[in-house]
Amino acid sequence: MNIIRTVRSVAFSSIPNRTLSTTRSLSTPSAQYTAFEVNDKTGIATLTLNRPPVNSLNLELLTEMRNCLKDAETNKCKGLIITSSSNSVFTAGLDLLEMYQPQDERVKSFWTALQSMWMELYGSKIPTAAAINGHAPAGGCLIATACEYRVMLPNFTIGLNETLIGIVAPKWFVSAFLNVVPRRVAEQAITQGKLFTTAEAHNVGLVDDVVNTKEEAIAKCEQFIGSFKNVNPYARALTKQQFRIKELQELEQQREKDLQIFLGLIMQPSVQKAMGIYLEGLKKKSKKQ
Ligand SMILES: CC/C=C\C/C=C\C/C=C\CCC/C=C/C(=O)SCCNC(=O)CCNC(=O)[C@H](O)C(C)(C)COP(=O)(O)OP(=O)(O)OC[C@H]1O[C@@H](n2cnc3c(N)ncnc32)[C@H](O)[C@@H]1OP(=O)(O)O
Repeated sequence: MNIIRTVRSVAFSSIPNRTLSTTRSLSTPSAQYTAFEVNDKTGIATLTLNRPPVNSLNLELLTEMRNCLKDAETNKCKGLIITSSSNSVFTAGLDLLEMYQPQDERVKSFWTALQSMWMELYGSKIPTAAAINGHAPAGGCLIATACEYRVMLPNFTIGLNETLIGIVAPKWFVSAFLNVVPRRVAEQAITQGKLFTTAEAHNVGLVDDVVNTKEEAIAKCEQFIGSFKNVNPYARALTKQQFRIKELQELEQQREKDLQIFLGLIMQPSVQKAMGIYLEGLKKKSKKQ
């Protein structure tokens, strides 16, 4: 069996120490917002998002995620699980502060990093699974739908709510959503900006399973990844690619255009205004709690 040695991690207090003695995690100074561990026994990698309070996806987190995804694949991990160190938020999606009154160069790097991370995850050769242990709006849902399997804890929400913020879910956000949800359900939900409760998400197939604890969620993901143990990894990867190549090629060929559309949209004064109001609302709500 492959024993994986190259791992990235950060030591942070919000994640309880794993009792699993076979889990290897090394500290690297560059990992600020993620922990990346590989179980030497199963060969399964776990990428834990850790950017309190809500794991909003900024340039640095997206870059770290991509590096972890690459490491998992380069080291031929048996599979990859994505989860969160928070008890209530998987990820709150894209960091709105990256898009609100942005700096020119940074916002370009930010969107490019999102494209790269998504292509790495969506096109990953190894089995991927999301243990959704909290809310997963917008970009959170994007990460979940890029994985091959999703398990969620009860009483949280997931969906593409962009229209409610006055922005548009890009085509590649929508196409990944369409892989798991029937077209009519998807069109209605995304135009409404609907956030599904866990139970609703399970009902429409947006998540595959619902369990009560994070440990159970991780175990379910491991089970999913384990289901490929008798399958040739090369044959599996090429077969997966057949299902996903179209979206990947489309984005790869249109990266610059996609970036320009993104910039053109978010820089519109009406969009900036809507985002400002939305952020203000979030801050007011947060202060009340
Ligand atoms: C024709 C056009 C074609 C193509 C289109 C091309 C381009 C389109 C252009 C743009 C596309 C952009 C796509 C965008 C995707 C996104 O992901 S946008 C982000 C969407 N996310 C949300 O709406 C979630 C917002 N957050 C929440 O609902 C809640 O925070 C929560 C349910 C996730 C968690 O709730 P709580 O635990 O109660 O936490 P608080 O709400 O109190 O938040 C704490 C703290 O965090 C700040 N915050 C929350 N979310 C974000 C965020 N996404 N970004 C930045 N900051 C966030 C919140 O303001 C609080 O801050 P403080 O008050 O503590 O400072």
